[in-house]
Parts: sequence; structure tokens; C-alpha cells
Amino acid sequence: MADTDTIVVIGGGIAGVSCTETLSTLCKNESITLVTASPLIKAVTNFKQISRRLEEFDVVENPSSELQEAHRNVTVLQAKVVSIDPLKREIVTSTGESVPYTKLCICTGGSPKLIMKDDPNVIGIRDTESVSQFQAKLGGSRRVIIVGNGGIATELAYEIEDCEVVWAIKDKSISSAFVDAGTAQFFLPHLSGDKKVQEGPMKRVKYTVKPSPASSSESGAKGGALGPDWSLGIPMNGQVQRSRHVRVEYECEEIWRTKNTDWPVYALLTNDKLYGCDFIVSATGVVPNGNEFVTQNLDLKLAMDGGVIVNDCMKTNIDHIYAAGDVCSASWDWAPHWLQMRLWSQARQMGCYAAQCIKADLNDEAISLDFCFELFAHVTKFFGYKVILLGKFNGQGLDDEYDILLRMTKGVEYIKVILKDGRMQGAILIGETDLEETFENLILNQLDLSRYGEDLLDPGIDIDDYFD
Ligand SMILES: Cc1cc2nc3c(=O)[nH]c(=O)nc-3n(C[C@H](O)[C@H](O)[C@H](O)COP(=O)(O)OP(=O)(O)OC[C@H]3O[C@@H](n4cnc5c(N)ncnc54)[C@H](O)[C@@H]3O)c2cc1C
Ligand SMILES: NC(=O)c1ccc[n+]([C@@H]2O[C@H](COP(=O)([O-])OP(=O)(O)OC[C@H]3O[C@@H](n4cnc5c(N)ncnc54)[C@H](O)[C@@H]3O)[C@@H](O)[C@H]2O)c1
Repeated sequence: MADTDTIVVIGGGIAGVSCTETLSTLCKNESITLVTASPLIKAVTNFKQISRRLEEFDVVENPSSELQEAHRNVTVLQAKVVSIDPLKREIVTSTGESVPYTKLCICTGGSPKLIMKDDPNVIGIRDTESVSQFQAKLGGSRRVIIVGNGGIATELAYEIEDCEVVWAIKDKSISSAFVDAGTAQFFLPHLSGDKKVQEGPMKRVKYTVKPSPASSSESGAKGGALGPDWSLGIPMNGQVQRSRHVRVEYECEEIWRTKNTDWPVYALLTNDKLYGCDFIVSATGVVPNGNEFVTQNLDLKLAMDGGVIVNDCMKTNIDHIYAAGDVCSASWDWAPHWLQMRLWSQARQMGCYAAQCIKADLNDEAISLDFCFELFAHVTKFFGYKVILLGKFNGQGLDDEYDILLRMTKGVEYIKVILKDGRMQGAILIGETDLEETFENLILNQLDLSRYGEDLLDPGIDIDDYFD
């Protein structure tokens, strides 16, 4: 049970845990209570900075006792929060327990935005439980349809084996939530045939689930979102031995489904094609759990995407209440080369920064926006390749008034640079290019690169020598 001077954090995902750990270090004399619906909580381990902005780390799911043991001023309460009373400054859990707070940080994540809720033939993937459900269904399947064109769909299209895959996308090219049509071309050969054999170690974050006696979450609440490398070590095999092949249906949506004796479900696409399949994966994005606590009492302002609006101090519109991670919408004036994407790295950064803001607030100190929000930087892996996205990597917000430099070696690497008025605005680096550090600097320092022209990507020139 929390005492009266407690900072409360809601949510045991990466945002909530990062916030709690940072608070514990910064505010040694305060007590901190993490209230989470899930029995397991996330932890970042082996954190390494692979460049100034790109982070490498492993992620584990631990029993909450480990957090309490490591941080003496932290108490973890496994409970679902059902309401927040900003006047009494307390939260109430589903078991009726109330916990007072001095400061509160909402880190309740998001929920999969499914094309059809409550249809057993349509599943989404968010947490460990939903992956188990997916694996079990896939094991007995001959054909699945993937709907959606973002991170999850891209990973599944690569990972699923021994099962026919139909990938139905609204766009003209695959993986459009991350890359443009030109870059997607580089990945197309990997939709069929053997998977890429990894050469050497990958600079990439890793996800591990530690076995724990605890298994069910409170009141059916979902666990934290899966993250980096969630699919590694998770066999994704169907029931028919066959070589990998993904059939992509472009520019269509799934509009209607029915049952039949041959297949558990038939899906009609807007291009008039009808596919029978065993089940449909809806990998169609995330809705922030922003409105979960909105009541007459708690008029939390939400953005158009459903996220809780936060300012550059991670504060919501309600006094003493902060938000971080997938649940929030960053509503400050973004730096020219930053954008919000609901990603693991941003959830961690926002959680840590929210803690710094809370500490500053408690001590009446000023705080300025953390430098991690100066440049968008994401490292991931698609189709077996390391993928690094920097700055305005797709020319976002540049109104098509930019130049593109490209370098591509089929099956090895793909480099795309976005330039405006000769200055680098963003880049996509696929493969082991080792250009991330130099490009980060070039985006941040806005050096005029006009005189280098295409030499900028000439493989015969050691670009580091130019700029370091
Ligand atoms: C399949 C998958 C793969 C992904 N892969 C990547 C990747 O490769 N790279 C990457 O950067 N990002 C990836 N992401 C995104 C990343 O996982 C999320 O952006 C990040 O984990 C969000 O963290 P969070 O703490 O904000 O929210 P969450 O992880 O969703 O955590 C929310 C927490 O709040 C708790 N909660 C919710 N409501 C309540 C309540 N009322 N009371 C108490 N507790 C509550 C939940 O139980 C949970 O513990 C992936 C996501 C998925 C689903
Ligand atoms: N490697 C990575 O970095 C990685 C991997 C997996 C997931 N994630 C993150 O996890 C979260 C969830 O992943 P996700 O793939 O579900 O979301 P996403 O936001 O990456 O992609 C959602 C996709 O679904 C499409 N879509 C939306 N509604 C649709 C509809 N009705 N019909 C057809 N298509 C529709 C969108 O156009 C978009 O292409 C995201 O925040 C994502 O960034 C990241």
C-alpha cells in the first residue's frame, strides 16, 4: 500500500518501467508506486549507445519483484486502474483500492486497432499472450491472410513458414508505414524462397521473455507490447511443408468475410478477389489507450489519433498528471528532424524524460527538452537486414521539395539520402553500411553538402574522412 507522498506510475510496459527506474534514481527520498495490470513487467538490459542517437539494448520481461528488489523506494502493485480523481489526487483500482499521488504518470500504452473486433477468425498481435494464440492457430493452418502494411505485417510476411501467406495491403508498395516504394523494391525478392542467412552479429536490440510463475494478467488486461526481436526464437510454422511464398494483393482492403465448409473463413478484398483461409491477422496499427480514464471529472485532452496530449514537459492538460510512451501524443513543436512513431525506443526515452520532468517540477527547476527529441533515429530489422531510419527518412513534411541520392547493391545494401537545398534531412540505411554516425551528424549540423554531389554516396570514397 502506498503512503501519502507517492509518485504513481500506471503501466508496466517500457515507458512505465523506464519512468519508474529513473524516478527511483532521481528522487531517492520519494516513494514511487508502479501500478500495472500485467504480472510481468518490461526491463531494458545491456543498454548500449551505438551512435549518439541510436540505442542498442536487450529487453526482458521480469516478475515485478525484481524491480522492487533493485529499487528500494519502488512498490509494484498488480492491479488495473479504473479511474483517476484529479481533485482528490488518487487513482482507484478494479479491486476498489485507492492510491493517492503527488504526481502521476500515465503509461498505459495502446491496443491493436483490429479490422474486426470479437471475430475469432481475426487476431491481432500485441503481447506475449496474443503471440501464443497466433502460434497455436498457425500450427494448424494452410493459409493465412495478413491485413496491414506496417511493422508487424512486414515481420510476419518474412517469418511465417510452411503456410501460404496472402498479404493484403492498401498501398502500392509493401512496408509503407516505414519505407517508400523505391526502398520496398529492395525487399521484394525476400518475399519468397529461403530466408536470409545472417552474416555476423547484428547491431540490433533483442527481446527475451523470462519464465515466471505468474501468467495471467489482472481483469483480462493486456500485457506490455512486444518489441524488438519479438519474433526471434518463436517458430511460426503452419501445417503444410512448402517453400516460403508470400502473395501480395496491392491497393485493396478486406471488406467482407464469411464461413464455408472448405475454409474456416473467406475474405473478400476490394479488388474482387475472394480468398479462403484459416484465419486473418489484423496488423493494422495501434490505438493509444488515451480515453481509458477520461470522465467528467478527468477531462484529459486527446489528440486526433486518440493519444493523451502532452507538452514538452510530458505534462497533460491536468495538473500533476504526465503521460509517456504509446499512450501519449507529443504535441509540442517538434524539432525539424524528429517525428513521433509508436516505437520501443521512443517509449523508453519518453518514460525517462517524464521522470526528469517530474523531478524538476517537484524541485521547482526549469527543464529543457531532452536531446533525444532532436533527431528521429530507429534501428530495426526487416527481411533479415539491419534497417536504420534517420530524420525525415521519407521526406515527411518536405512537400516533395527535396532531392534523393541512392546507392544500391542488390541483396547487400540500400542507402537513400534526402537532401533539401543541399542539406541532409533524412536517410534510410539498409545493410551493414556503417554510415549512421556520420549521417546523424550531417542531419544535425545541416552542413551544405552541395559541392560533394553524388560523391556523398560513392563507395570508393571514405566519407568519414570528409566530415570527421
Ligand atoms: C508485435 C510488436 C512488435 C513490435 N516491434 C517493435 C520493434 O521491433 N521496435 C520498436 O521500436 N517497437 C516495436 N514495437 C512497438 C513497441 O513495442 C511499443 O511502442 C512499446 O512497447 C510501447 O511501450 P509502452 O510502455 O508505451 O506501452 P505498453 O508496452 O503497451 O505497456 C502498457 C502497460 O500498461 C498496462 N496497463 C494498461 N492499462 C492499464 C490500466 N488501466 N491499469 C494498469 N495498467 C494498465 C499494460 O498492462 C502494460 O503493462 C512492437 C510492438 C508490437 C505489438
Ligand atoms: N520493427 C519495428 O520497428 C516494429 C515492428 C512491429 C511493430 N512495430 C510498432 O508496433 C506498432 C504496431 O504495429 P502495426 O504493424 O500494427 O502498426 P503500423 O502502424 O506499423 O502499421 C499499420 C498499417 O496498417 C494499415 N492499416 C490501417 N488500417 C487498415 C485497414 N483497415 N485495412 C488495411 N490496412 C490498414 C496502415 O496503413 C499501416 O500500413 C506500431 O507502432 C509499429 O510501429 C514496430
